[in-house]
Amino acid sequence: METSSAPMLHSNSAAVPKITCVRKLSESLINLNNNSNNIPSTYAYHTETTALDLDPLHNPIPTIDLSLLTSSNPHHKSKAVQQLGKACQEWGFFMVVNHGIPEDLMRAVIEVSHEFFNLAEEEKPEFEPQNVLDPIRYGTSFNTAKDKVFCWRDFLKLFVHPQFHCPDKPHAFREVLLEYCERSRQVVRKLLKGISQSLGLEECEMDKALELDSGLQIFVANLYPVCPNPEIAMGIAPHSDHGLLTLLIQNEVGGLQIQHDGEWINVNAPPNSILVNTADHLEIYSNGKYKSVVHRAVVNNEKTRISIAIANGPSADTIVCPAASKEGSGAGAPNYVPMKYKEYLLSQQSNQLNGKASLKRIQIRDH
Ligand SMILES: O=C(O)CCC(=O)C(=O)O
Ligand SMILES: [Fe+2]
Repeated sequence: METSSAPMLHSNSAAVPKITCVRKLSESLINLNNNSNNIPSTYAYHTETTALDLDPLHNPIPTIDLSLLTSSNPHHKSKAVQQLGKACQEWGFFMVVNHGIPEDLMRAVIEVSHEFFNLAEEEKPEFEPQNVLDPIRYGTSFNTAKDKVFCWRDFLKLFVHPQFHCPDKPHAFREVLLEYCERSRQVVRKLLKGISQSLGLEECEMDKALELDSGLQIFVANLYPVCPNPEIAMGIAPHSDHGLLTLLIQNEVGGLQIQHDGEWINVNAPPNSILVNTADHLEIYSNGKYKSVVHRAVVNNEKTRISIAIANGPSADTIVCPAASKEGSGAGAPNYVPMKYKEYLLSQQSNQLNGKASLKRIQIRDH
């Protein structure tokens, strides 16, 4: 049963399946409609995928109210800055409410991304092989040239700032994306100003040091189709993100897990909130004070999941080195080797996803 849309299944052959999108693979397995719908061995991920469910009534994951962070009341603002710093330091993860992005726009960006994935494969940009820094990249897993086990995921990655790139299909993609990316960038700039202050720096110090006016913003749409064997597959393997902050929204289906105090935790996002995780360049800039959070996405056998991650980083040509803090929190010897953001990105995207391996390569010492 080896066709382009139905790769060989692992039960009766050791042959390497042809790389195809997981969407097609999922469809072909479901259409088989018998008991042998096991996933190819290339997707068999041997790890414990269970995670803790937090009590939704006493959810300890920090919530940041963006309207307080930008309040003209200095007391409200400094309290929000303090909460933000604590969230970055203790969790590397928080939920943002009162962010000002219309719910309709969030829904529209998820819908239009779903439409993109549902286009016939011939209508999409070229699948393979591609340069990892191409501004429009449609692919599967993470990096099929390097992945030892494939992720149960198709993706579309677009560089959307400082230059905006978008496929010309579906029709509404460009307009919706432009608006969503612009609004997300405004949210991120506000958060980063607060984070700069929480590090004891001037509000605009990070903006200037990392040249955020021309900051690189990458839109990532993740499609996690229904998986017949979710307990042995992984949507996206454990990793930290490369930029400063990643904003994430999803359709109604959960799957994101974060690592906190050595445990995996299921993240259940309240409606209309935006999930934010700290990424490697915030760890570098804060000289290790705000560690990038390790996260992964699991899959399920009932519903397709879509997530939209917006990675926000320094400007591509900025050489990032730790900031010296007025309070001394970032002072002292730098713990990371200064490196151009673009080069870090290239190295992270060219390797396999492996926890914080990319950051470890430039880390001088543990602290
Ligand atoms: O889909 C998710 O929840 C996580 C996606 C993610 O980690 C990423 O795109 O970097
Ligand atoms: Fe991520």
